[in-house]
Amino acid sequence: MNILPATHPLAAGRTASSALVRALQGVRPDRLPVWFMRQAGRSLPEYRQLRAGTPMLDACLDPEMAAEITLQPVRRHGVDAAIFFSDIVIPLKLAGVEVDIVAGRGPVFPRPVRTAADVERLCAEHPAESLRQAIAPIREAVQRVTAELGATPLIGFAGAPFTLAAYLVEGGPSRDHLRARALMHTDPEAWKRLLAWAAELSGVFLEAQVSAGASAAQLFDSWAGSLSARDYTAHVSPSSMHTLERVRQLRWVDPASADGEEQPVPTIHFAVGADHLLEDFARLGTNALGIDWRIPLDEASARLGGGVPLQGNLNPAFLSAPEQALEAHLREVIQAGRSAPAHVLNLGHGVPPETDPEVLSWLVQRAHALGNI
Ligand SMILES: O=C(O)CCc1c2[nH]c(c1CC(=O)O)Cc1[nH]c(c(CC(=O)O)c1CCC(=O)O)Cc1[nH]c(c(CC(=O)O)c1CCC(=O)O)Cc1[nH]c(c(CCC(=O)O)c1CC(=O)O)C2
Repeated sequence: MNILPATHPLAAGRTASSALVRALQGVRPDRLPVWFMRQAGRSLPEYRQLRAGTPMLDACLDPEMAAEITLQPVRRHGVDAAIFFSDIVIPLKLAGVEVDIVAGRGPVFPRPVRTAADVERLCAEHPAESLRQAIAPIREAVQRVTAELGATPLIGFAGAPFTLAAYLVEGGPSRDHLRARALMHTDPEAWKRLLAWAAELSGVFLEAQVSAGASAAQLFDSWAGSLSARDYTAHVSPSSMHTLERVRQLRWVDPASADGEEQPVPTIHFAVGADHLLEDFARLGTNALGIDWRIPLDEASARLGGGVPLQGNLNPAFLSAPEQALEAHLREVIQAGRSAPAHVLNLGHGVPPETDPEVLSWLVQRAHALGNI
């Protein structure tokens, strides 16, 4: 059990945990917490200006720039949480894996991992220890952010092992991840070793963000939707569990708590197009589940027995709709979120790059105004 350092914002003198943390712990706060996946980034002119000429991965590894980019949407929109500006491939990059992010395409791996020998080489050449040795810029960036955030919590994040492994096997973005899903069955031992490697790297990456000051942690399994429930439970969820365990072992003591009880840092799991895996995600034991836009929150909550805090799930397609339509959708989502023990308002997926930032600022204000309907 690792007790977070006294310098951790949640422990260092902040007596009341934030609306976000309370909601993730299943206590409905008096203010509806709202933040947006991908709130930092291309939708903001100040991001495009600051990042001009700096490659994406360099920006993520420059503590001053990563911290400033993380803070931009918090200043502009007044969201109730920051999410660390990084990417799911950063732990792999820091461990020395050859990867780049191609604008308009996404992460690209020049040396895809296709065979047992490729997996062995990857694990031998890029052990988690290599990541631990190179993690300093991430810790420094998180410390810079939390020093400026004050009472607003920072959410750390990592990619889930399956999504990372799928990128590595496919070599880049893919629609159905067929090569990755094939390796799972043609060489289960190689697949298991690859997932264990990815799980450890994501675990180290998440743990570093949390121990440096992040108040919550989100695991993104963006591509899990391509898996059958059988394959997910047999070949994937144990590795996601391993990643999450690295964070769950961290504890903090809220100075306001009468009994000085150690508390775990709250965790969130998010996947896209994976409604059929909802109950399996709940078995991961995260505090909350992020739901994409395809399933109403009240339906998700009913399937989960009404006991799981939910995050989401505005449909990004409404961000370019007339204000009246967007408000009606916002009201629907807030109302549906009342079926869960607590609700964190978010989009059902990341902010589309072409989004008008004024719309996001307006959403935050309306959500705070309507939050108790
Ligand atoms: O070109 C740029 O300026 C950087 C684009 C950018 C990347 N990561 C980024 C940003 C900031 C932003 O979204 O504007 C920065 C980024 N990537 C991510 C996050 C966490 C979050 O979504 O809030 C964040 C930080 C968001 C924040 O701090 O607000 C996580 C991420 N990267 C990625 C994935 C997996 C996936 O989406 O397939 C995921 C999981 C979340 C998701 O499903 O959206 C991989 C990735 N990284 C990246 C891309 C975009 C490539 C492109 O279309 O140009 C892509 C693929 C994609 O988004 O389709 C690069």
